[in-house]
Amino acid sequence: MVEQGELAKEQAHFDTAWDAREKSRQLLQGAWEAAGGPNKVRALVKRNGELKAKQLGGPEEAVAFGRFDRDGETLYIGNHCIANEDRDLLVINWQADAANAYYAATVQEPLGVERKRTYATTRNQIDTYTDTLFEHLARSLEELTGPEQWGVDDAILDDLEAGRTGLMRDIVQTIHASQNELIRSPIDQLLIVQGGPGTGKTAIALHRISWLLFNYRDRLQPADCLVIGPNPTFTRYIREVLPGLGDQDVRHADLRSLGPQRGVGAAEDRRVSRLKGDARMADLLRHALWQRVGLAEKAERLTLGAEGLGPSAEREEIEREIDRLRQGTYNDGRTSFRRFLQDQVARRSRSVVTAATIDNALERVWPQATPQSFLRDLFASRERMLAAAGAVEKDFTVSEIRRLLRAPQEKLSLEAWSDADVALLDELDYLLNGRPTTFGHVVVDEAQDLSPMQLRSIRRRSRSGSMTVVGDIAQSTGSWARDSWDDVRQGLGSDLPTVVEELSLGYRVPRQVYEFAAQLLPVAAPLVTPPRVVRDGPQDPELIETASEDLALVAVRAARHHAGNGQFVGLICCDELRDSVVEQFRAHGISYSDASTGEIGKSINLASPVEAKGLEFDAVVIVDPAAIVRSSDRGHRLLYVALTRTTRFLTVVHDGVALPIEPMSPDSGLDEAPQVLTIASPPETATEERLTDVVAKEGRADRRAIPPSSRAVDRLTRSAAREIAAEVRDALQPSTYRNFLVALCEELGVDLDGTS
Ligand SMILES: Nc1ncnc2c1ncn2[C@@H]1O[C@H](COP(=O)(O)OP(=O)(O)OP(=O)(O)O)[C@@H](O)[C@H]1O
Repeated sequence: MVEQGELAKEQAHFDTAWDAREKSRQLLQGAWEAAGGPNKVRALVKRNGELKAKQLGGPEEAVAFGRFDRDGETLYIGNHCIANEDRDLLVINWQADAANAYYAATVQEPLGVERKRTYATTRNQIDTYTDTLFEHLARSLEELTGPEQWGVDDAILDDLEAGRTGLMRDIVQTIHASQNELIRSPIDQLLIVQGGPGTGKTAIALHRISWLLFNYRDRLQPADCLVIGPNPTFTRYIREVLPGLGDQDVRHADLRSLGPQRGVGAAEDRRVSRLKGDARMADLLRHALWQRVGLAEKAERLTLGAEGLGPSAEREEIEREIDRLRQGTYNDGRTSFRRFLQDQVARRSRSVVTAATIDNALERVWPQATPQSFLRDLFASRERMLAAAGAVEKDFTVSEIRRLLRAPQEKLSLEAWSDADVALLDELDYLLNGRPTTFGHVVVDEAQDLSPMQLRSIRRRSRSGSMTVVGDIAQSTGSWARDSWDDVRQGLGSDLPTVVEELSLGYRVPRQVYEFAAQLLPVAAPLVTPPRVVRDGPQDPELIETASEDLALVAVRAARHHAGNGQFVGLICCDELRDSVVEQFRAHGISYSDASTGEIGKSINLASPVEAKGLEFDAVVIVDPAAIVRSSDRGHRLLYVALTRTTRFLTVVHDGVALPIEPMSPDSGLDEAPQVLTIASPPETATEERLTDVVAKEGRADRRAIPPSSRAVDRLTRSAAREIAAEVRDALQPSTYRNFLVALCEELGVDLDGTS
C-alpha cells in the first residue's frame, strides 16, 4: 500500500536528483565555451562534454528505478550516478559495488537488506512503488509459491508482460540475483553460460559488458569490447542495449563479418560446411599456402632477368632463406624475401636490374595472394588440395577432399561465400597478414553452434582469453551441433580459468507454451535440464490442423490475426514452405519483414528457425512442425527453438501432427542423407595404384617438389577404401549388397572368399 506522505518524500528526492543531473548536463555541454585554446581543442572539449552528457541519460529519464535500506542507510539505484555540488551521492549507478546488495539480496539470503523498493515512473514522476520486505518474507517462507520463492518479484513479471518491438531492451531494473552473480563475476576468466530458451543469457552477456566497463575502466574501454552474434538480424536486435546503458562504442559483429570478406550466407551441403569447420582445415590451409612458396621443381637456381643474363641465386640459398622466413606471416616473409632478392642483385650484378624484374622473380617464388583468391584457387585444384592434405598430420580422406572441391567463379567478386568459408578466409588472413585487431573482452552469443574454425577465429580476437560465451545445448543445431560445452571450451583455449554456469529460470516463454515445447526435450536434448518457467501466459498453444496445401494460407491468416490485435509477430517456417508463405502474403496484400535480409519489422516477421534463434515475438506462428523436424538431422532442436520464441501466444499450423516427438531414424534427416555412390570418377574410387599416382602427381604440382610420403599415401588409400566400403554398405539393402559383392568379384576376377 503506497502512503501519500511517503510518495511525496520520494518524489522530492527524485526532483532534487533531477535538478542535480540537469545542472551537470548544462555544465558538461557548456564547458567548451569556457575552454581556451585553439578551435581544435575547443571542438574536442565540446565533443567530450557532449559524450559525457549523453552518459547521464536523457532529461526525460527517471533518475532512479529502485532503492534499498540497510543498516539505517538508504541508497537509490539508477542507470547513472548523480551527485550534487557538494559531491553527495543522490543516486548510485547500478554497476557500482554498493549497488550489489540491491540485486543480490534474496528472501533466503537478505544480506542485511531490510527493504527493497522498486518504482514505476512516468518520466521522473513516481506513479507508484512496490516494497519487498525481506525479514517479513523470511518469516513466511513456506507460504511463498514458485516464482516468489525463486526471487521473481512483481517488478520482473510486470516487465515481462511488456509488448516486444524487435529491439531488445535492458533489464537493469529487474536483474535477478542469479543473473547478477554472473554479470558481476571477475573479468579474468572464460565464462560459459548454459541456459534454456529465454533464461536471459543475451541480457546477462550485454549487462556484463556494461558492468565490466564501469568496474575495470582503467583497463577496458568500450571500443575494446566485441559482441559476436550469429547473424546480422540478431545483431540488429541487440544493438541498442549497450548504448541504452550508456556504453556507446562497443563493437558488434556477426559471424559473417568476422574476417576479410563478408559472407553472404550461401547455402551449402551440411557435410561440406561441417568439414570446412573442422580444425584440421587450419593445417590444410597452412600447408597449402606454404606449398606455394619455393622454386619450380627442376630449377637449380633463380635467375633474375632473362635466362643466363641477370644475377642468380642457387636453389640451396633460396631454400635456406625461405625456411628462415617461414616463421612469420606469409606477407611479411614475402616482403623480406623481396629485400633478399634486392641484396642479391646489389651483391652480384653491376648492371641495373629493374624493380619489375625483381617483382617478376618474386612472383615466381613467392606469389602474391589474398585470402579470397587463394581459397578460390585452392578449392578449384584437386592437385593442390591433395598435396596439402597429404602433408597434414591428421587424416583427410580422398572423399573429403573431393567434397571440398568446387568450380571457381569467373570473377572473384562473384564467389558466394558461405558462413563456413568466412572462417577459412579469416584463417588465411591470419596466415597472410597476422592477427587481426584484438579485444580486451569478447562476448559470444548463440555459441552452441560454432565450428572449431569459427572458435579459432573468435579466439584470435581475444587478447587474453577473457570472454563471456553464452548458449544452449538444447538449441544447438547446424553442422557442428553438439551435446556438451567441452569442445567449445577447448576450441577457445583460454589460458584463464574456465567457469561454466547454468541458468535455471525461464523468463520469456509462458508456462503453457514451454510445457508444450519441452515434450521435445527427451528426443532433442535428453541431457539438458529444462528451465523453471516463471510465469503463465494468456492461453494454451493454439493447434490448427489443416490440409497440407492450405498450411501457408492458414498460417498467414493466423499471423494477420495476431498482428491485427497489435502483437509483434514471428511466422516461422522451414525453407521448404517459405515460397508458399510469401505467395500467400502477396496474394493477401499483407506486408511483412524478412529476417533473411537482416530486417526485423514492427509487425509480421518471416523467419526460418535458424534465423529466429535468439529473437522473440509477442506471438509466434509455426507452420508445419513436421517439415521443420524433417529439414535437418537436428530437426527436433530446430522446432524447440521455433516454439520458444514467443512471450505470449503460440499458434501451430499442421497437417496432422502438431508436435512430432518420434525419434528420427539415423538417416532420416535430409542433411544426413547417405551419400550417393559415385563409381564413375577416378581417382577417388580407384585402386591403390591410381591413388598413389594422384598423390605423386600432386608432388609435381608442389613447387618445392616434396614427394608425398608413403605414409601419407597409405593413409589416403586406407581411408579411401574405408569410405568406399561404408558408402556401399550404407547405400545398399543387405540382399543387394551381397549381389553387388558377387558382381564386383566377377569383375575383378576374384572369388568372394578371397581366392582368385
Ligand atoms: N531479470 C529479468 N527481468 C526482466 N526481463 C528479463 C530478465 N531476464 C530476462 N528477461 C527477458 O527475457 C527475455 C529473454 O532473454 P534473453 O533473450 O536474454 O534470453 P536467452 O537466454 O538469450 O534466450 P535464447 O536462448 O532464446 O536466445 C528477454 O525479453 C529479456 O529481456
